[in-house]
Amino acid sequence: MVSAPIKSAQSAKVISNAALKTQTVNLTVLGAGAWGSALAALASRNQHNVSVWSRRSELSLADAVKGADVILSAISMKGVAELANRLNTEVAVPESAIIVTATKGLDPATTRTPSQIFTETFPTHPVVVLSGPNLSKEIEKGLPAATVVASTDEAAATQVQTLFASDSFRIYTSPDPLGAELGGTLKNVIAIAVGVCDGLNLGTNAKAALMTRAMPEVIRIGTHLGGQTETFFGLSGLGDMLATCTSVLSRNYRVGYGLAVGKKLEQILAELGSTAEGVNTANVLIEIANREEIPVPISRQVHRLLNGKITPQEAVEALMERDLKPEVCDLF
Ligand SMILES: NC(=O)c1ccc[n+]([C@@H]2O[C@H](COP(=O)([O-])OP(=O)(O)OC[C@H]3O[C@@H](n4cnc5c(N)ncnc54)[C@H](O)[C@@H]3O)[C@@H](O)[C@H]2O)c1
Ligand SMILES: O=P(O)(O)OC[C@H](O)CO
Repeated sequence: MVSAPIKSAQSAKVISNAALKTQTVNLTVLGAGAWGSALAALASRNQHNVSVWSRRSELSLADAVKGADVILSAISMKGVAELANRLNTEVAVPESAIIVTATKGLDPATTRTPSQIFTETFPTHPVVVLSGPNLSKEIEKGLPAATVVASTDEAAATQVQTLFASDSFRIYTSPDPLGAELGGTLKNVIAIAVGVCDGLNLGTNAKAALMTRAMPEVIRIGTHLGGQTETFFGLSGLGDMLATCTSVLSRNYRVGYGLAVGKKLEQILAELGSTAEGVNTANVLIEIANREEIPVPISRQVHRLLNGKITPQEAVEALMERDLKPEVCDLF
C-alpha cells in the first residue's frame, strides 16, 4: 500500500520537499522509452522500488504489476488501448493501485485520451495524469523542471506528487486530468506548425503570432472535450506549448522543421527513431473537429501538410489569407 503522507491539499502547500518523503512505494513503469526511463530514474532517485516493463523485456506484464502501489504508463498512444485491455484481462492489477498516465495522445480508434481509456477500463482505481513541459533529455541531465499531476482523486494526485518530486523536479497537483492531458496532447500539433515556421525561416514575429493564436484553438477544442479553461494557461498547457515549440529537442517540432526543409515525413520519422505523437494527434483532432464543427485553422493546415495535400508555403499562405476579424472573438 502507498502510505498517505498528506492530510489535505491545503496542508501540502506548506510542507517542505524534505517532509514530503514517504515510505518506499512499489512503482511499475510500463514503457521503457525516453519518458518511461526518465520517470523511472526520478522515482529511483527518491529511493522507491521501481520495476520497468516494456513489450520487449523479459519481465512478464503479470510479474511487473504484482504488488505495485502505483502503475505508470508511458508508452506511445498507439499501444495504450491494447495495454489497458491486457492489464484488465490478462493480469491481476492490485486492487488499491493508482494508475498514472504520462502519454500525450488521442486514440485513433475511439478519439479517447489515455486517462479516459484507463478510467473506463479501471473504474474503481484512481487515475492520475502526469503532464507538463518535460523534455526528457533535460530531465535526465537533472536540469530543473516542473510538471502537473492531475486527478479527480486529490489524495492520489498528492501521492504521485510525492513519489516523483525532488529538488530538480517540482510538481503541482490539479483537479483537472482532462485539461492537463489535452494541453500536452494538442500542443504537439502546434509544435509541428512552429517547426515549419522555423524551417522556412519566417522569423520571430511569425513564431510568436503562431503560438499565441494557437492558444484559443487549443482552448476551444480542449474545453469542448472537457478540460477547464484555466488549465490551458498553466504548466500543462501554455508551459508545455512553449517548451515543445521552442526546443530542437522536441520531436514534434523536428517533424515540422524537416517538412519545411523538404524532407519526406517517412524519412523524418525514421531519423527520429522515436515517437512524435503530433502526427497521429493531428489526424484524430481533425476527425473530432470535423465531427463537432470546431474551427482549428492551424491544426487543419498541419493535418493537410502531414497528409501531403499542401506544401509548407501553401500552409502559411492559407493561414495568412484568412478573413480579417477582431482578436478576441472566438475562444469558445
Ligand atoms: N520523451 C519526452 O520528452 C516525453 C515527455 C513527456 C511526455 N512524453 C510522452 O510519452 C509517450 C512516450 O514517449 P517516449 O518519448 O517515451 O517515446 P519512445 O518512442 O522513446 O518510447 C515509446 C515506448 O512505447 C512503447 N510502445 C510503443 N507501442 C507500444 C505498444 N503497442 N505496446 C506496448 N508498448 C508500446 C515502446 O516500446 C517504447 O517503450 C508519448 O506519448 C510522448 O508524447 C514524452
Ligand atoms: O519530443 P516531443 O515533441 O514529444 O515533446 C516531448 C514533451 O511532450 C515535451 O513536454
